[in-house]
Amino acid sequence: MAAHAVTPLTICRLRRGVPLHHSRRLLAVAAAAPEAPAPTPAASQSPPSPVPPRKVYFPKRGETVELTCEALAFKGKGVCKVAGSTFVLLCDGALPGERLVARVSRLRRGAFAEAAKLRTLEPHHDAVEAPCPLAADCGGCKTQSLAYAAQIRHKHLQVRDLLVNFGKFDPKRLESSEPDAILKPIVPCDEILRYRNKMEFSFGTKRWVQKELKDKDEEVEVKQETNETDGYALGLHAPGFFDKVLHVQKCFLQSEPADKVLAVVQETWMDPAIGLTPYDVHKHVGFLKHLMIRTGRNFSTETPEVMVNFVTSCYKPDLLMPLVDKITKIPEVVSVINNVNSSVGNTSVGEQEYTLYGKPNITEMLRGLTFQISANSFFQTNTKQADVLYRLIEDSAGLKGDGSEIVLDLFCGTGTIGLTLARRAKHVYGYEVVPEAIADARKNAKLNGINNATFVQGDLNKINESFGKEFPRPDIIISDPNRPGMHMKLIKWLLEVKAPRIVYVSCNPATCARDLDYLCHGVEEKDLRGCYELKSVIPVDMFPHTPHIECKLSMYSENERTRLWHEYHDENLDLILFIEGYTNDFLMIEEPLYLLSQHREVTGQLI
Ligand SMILES: C[S@@+](CC[C@H](N)C(=O)[O-])C[C@H]1O[C@@H](n2cnc3c(N)ncnc32)[C@H](O)[C@@H]1O
Repeated sequence: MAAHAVTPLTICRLRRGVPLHHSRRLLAVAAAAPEAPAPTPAASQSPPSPVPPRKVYFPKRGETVELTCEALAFKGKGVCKVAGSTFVLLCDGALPGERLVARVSRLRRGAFAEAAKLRTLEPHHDAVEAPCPLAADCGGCKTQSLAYAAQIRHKHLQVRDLLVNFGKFDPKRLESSEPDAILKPIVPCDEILRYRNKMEFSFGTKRWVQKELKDKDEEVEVKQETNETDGYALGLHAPGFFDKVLHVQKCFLQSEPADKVLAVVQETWMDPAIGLTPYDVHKHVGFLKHLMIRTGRNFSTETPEVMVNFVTSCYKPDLLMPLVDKITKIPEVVSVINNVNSSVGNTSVGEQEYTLYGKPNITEMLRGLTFQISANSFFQTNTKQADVLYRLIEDSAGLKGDGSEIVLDLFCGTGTIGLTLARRAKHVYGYEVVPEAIADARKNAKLNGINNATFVQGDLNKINESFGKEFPRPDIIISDPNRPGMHMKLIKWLLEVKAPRIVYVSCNPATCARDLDYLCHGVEEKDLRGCYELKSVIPVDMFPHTPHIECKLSMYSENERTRLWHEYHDENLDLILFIEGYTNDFLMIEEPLYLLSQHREVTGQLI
């Protein structure tokens, strides 16, 4: 058959682009190209163009400008432009469709600029009233005043743009209307408030309040800068400040019982009779550093259970007792922990951990398994949506279920993904750098009676030639790195091992698009050839009202793609010949794949 001449390999080769050098790629992160220089006199004598000339504009630092926001970029900053110009100014707090006045705060190598929003002239499209009165000032929920449908539309667009500009994937292939289009619709979150199972608040010596200032130029009230006032605070860090804390009485992202805990702590901790002091990050004096509240579910009753973790600069449990007495009256509180962190650093992980009340752990359930959560162990922050994400991962892993396949779970954390797959695999090998997470993963395996999983502590940025010798060749690799994505050493190993399937879970679509480019198109400057084909990308909204975007991607190695094609072709030859005769056209490689996806949809069978 003529179509046989077109193999998945050739299709993949045809699509391959020339990778940009890494540093050029990074320069392009959030910026549009600077505008062309002003036309020379010779150029202005050329025949008039039907397209109106673009205004040449380069901003000056400190200048006040009128902007229109067109889209959302990395970290939720608005992509803004001056009317008639293409120069990009990134502006925190600007939302698509909004017209605003902003002050240019920073020029970035002449390629783009950053601007601080002063005031809105015309509100953005899809405006809604933010449920939280602090939304405009708190760095946590940047997009609460944007309708949820618009939030996810912009996240989807951001993923698309990064895949095209960084990943160098063909936009037509990404977005085709065929069922095998690579980029699938974003999966929204059903619960857009109270979805977080963990919040960390900070104690501070200076309460941060927004200050309404006069814009001297235009004599109107603007929110321009912020100011410190005396007064202790417990809440979230003001955006961009490690030493200023926005006082928070309730937070719509955490569970109701967690909000009850926050309210009780707020009522109590500043009482001078108790003698508690917040830690001063400049003078390095004071006692209370952070308040972490985690919500799980009891594995037998499935009712909420709450862990409260006080991070303090030294161990003085008596000082905490008035707080402990009050919060333990809340029925959901089953664990109170004290992490002691005497270092000047401001992290919440203590050198010592003490249980002041109840159990040292709480539990949570995911995909039918029970997980133990300690004060500092990593656990997916949105449990319900993690369940949705893990189901998608299971679908993509496509385990046959006959217990014959090897799964490698890279960046496994406490082993949650690997353990949910272990039930259908021969063996799961998990790799993770944090020793405590590995200890939790082993405990979690035991707790769920899983004994075909091995968890190994190791730094995946520092792998050497021996990596891969301690486990059999994997059939499925899961990779779930944190924001920086995968190190080149790991990319190189993945290109050598040519695993049949990779499921990449990413919390940063920019580094993810870069890694996909390497894996699918190769790394020219390192003379590495790409050997995977991107099959699907599903953005999953795990964090409504925030700029964070999670994606689940699946890739096939070229060999696997060819094997699947032949397997499907052989099994469905009758159907293929029938359709070929019917359409009177020979089938290109895409058609059998289209049939394959249809077949999968009809039968639900994973091939
Ligand atoms: C996004 S989390 C994923 C955790 C886990 N897959 C899950 O779903 O719960 C990324 C994990 O990678 C780990 N990690 C970060 N850098 C690493 C490195 N260089 N080597 C190994 N693990 C690393 C982190 O400690 C963290 O547990």
